[in-house]
Amino acid sequence: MSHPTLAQRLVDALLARGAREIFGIPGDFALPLFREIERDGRLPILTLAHEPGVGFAADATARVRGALGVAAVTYGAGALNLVNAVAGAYAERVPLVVLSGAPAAHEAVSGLLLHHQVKQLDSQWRLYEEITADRARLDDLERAPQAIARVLDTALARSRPVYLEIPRDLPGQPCAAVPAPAIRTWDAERVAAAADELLARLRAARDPLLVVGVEVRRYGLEAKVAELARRLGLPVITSFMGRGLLAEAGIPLAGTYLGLAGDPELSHRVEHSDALLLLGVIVSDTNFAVSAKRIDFRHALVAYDDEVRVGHHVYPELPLAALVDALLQRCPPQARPAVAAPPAPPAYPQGLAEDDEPVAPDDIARAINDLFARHGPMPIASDVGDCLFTAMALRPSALLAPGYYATMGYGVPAGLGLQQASGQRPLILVGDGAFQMTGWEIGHAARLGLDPIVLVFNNSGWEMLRSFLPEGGFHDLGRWDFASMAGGMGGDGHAVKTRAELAAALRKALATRGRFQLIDIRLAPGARSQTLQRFVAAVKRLSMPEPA
Ligand SMILES: Cc1ncc(Cc2c([C@H](C)O)sc(CCOP(=O)(O)OP(=O)(O)O)c2C)c(N)n1
Ligand SMILES: [Mg+2]
Repeated sequence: MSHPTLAQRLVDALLARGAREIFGIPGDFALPLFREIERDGRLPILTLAHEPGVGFAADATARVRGALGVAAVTYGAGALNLVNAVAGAYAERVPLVVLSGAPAAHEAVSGLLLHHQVKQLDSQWRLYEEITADRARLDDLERAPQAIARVLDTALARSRPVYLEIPRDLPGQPCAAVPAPAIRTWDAERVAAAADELLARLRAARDPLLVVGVEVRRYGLEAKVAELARRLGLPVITSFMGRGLLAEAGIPLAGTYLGLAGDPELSHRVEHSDALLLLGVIVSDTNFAVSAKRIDFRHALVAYDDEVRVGHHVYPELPLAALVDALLQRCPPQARPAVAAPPAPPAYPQGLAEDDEPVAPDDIARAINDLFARHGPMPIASDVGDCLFTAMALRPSALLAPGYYATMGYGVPAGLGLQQASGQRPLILVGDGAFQMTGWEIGHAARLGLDPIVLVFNNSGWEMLRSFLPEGGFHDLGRWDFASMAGGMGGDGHAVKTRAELAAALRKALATRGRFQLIDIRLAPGARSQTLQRFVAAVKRLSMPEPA
């Protein structure tokens, strides 16, 4: 029996921390790693066309499972192509593991400049420091097991990307076992003090509200947070980025906070609450910039990134999971504190008129809500653009989207990762501009056994930007015929202009399995969702100085 190799030990450690596949593109510096992982056979390698797609797909698997997602690339051109997706994972708290091939030790001292090398041989190593929570170069087989364990445990504890660099002469070398996943510890007394102070504030409040954000999903806390909301009788609101959270938790969601771009009554309540509990919410401009009344976070109750702030009190090194458990322990199921009735759940647009009127973005929301009402919700991967604003009008369902880092190109690859990780057929919402970036990854769906339904918001341009700067002459992209291209990539294309055609195409797409479906929605240039229009109006209003 041969001794387990570095690659096998790495696979052991990734499996033990929830990884179930690797998305990747090899290169000569990574071929030995790919070969050893393929020989091992426990983590399938799913290849795509371009490293941004590899990163977005792996990111999506991590978001779906609340575990490690893995992207494997070659040194230089591959790993640097991946940077934007890793940066997005860092910003949005995703435990993405980057495995990069690298030159062998003897090559590094050859005195030659190596292909794929940038400035120095360790330029890539230094670049990745800025977009990861930890990293290790596995160039010493004695220290590799501890390094792998430390880096992968950091990815899970901090819910951030990490980086492992593997010289190409080592994947097949014998290596000792990697320690099991570390069990997180924390100061129980500190957790108790934070929980007591939070509850005292909530119970004394006139209108306590709970806003949930991405960390609730990343740390697998949706069911517990839903139970906590139930026991505390707290209305649950999602942040813009947290849209889709608790969708399957069986509690009435009061809606998504969008400030001036959202439901006025809900926004007013959030902005005037005297005990706003933010659990796992990124306090960012996309979540809170368009507030009519600036929320004073000094008086909010904020639990984010291993810290709890209650007014000016700060409790450091306090994992969200520990806080939620402590709060649940203090709120037995029978407690039913009386709080103001939750705001009525928002009315979701539905009942699409199947007529010959041209499709507008809000018609797409109606058509999807009708579909969800008939067949139940489907998970959604959305790109950036008006498709994401349109998604705010959809009935609750699991939603993956780069709502804070806001990179385009996420939607289609993330939809592939979403279906790979969940086994559920997803809807993918993507604009024509974003599809031109990474939409072509859909051509791999058939080979990977995936069949998403892609809705392309084809408005012939960068409409979201045009809404910010109408006079720009650089927003036009021309009208691409995506429907015609679908067949050549192993799917079915449906070109639709009218609302009746949209409804028919959705029904046909839903009924067709085993081939991706691409619904190419020909929107009139300038057509925008209500939410985007309100968002732009709010940004303009807030950026204009109040008249003296
Ligand atoms: C990788 C990348 N490049 C550029 C941008 C800037 C940008 C937007 C954000 C503001 O940064 S929204 C947008 C236009 C999107 O066009 P499309 O996909 O067709 O969607 P729609 O027409 O619905 O807007 C761009 C170019 C971005 N977010 N991500
Ligand atoms: Mg567009």
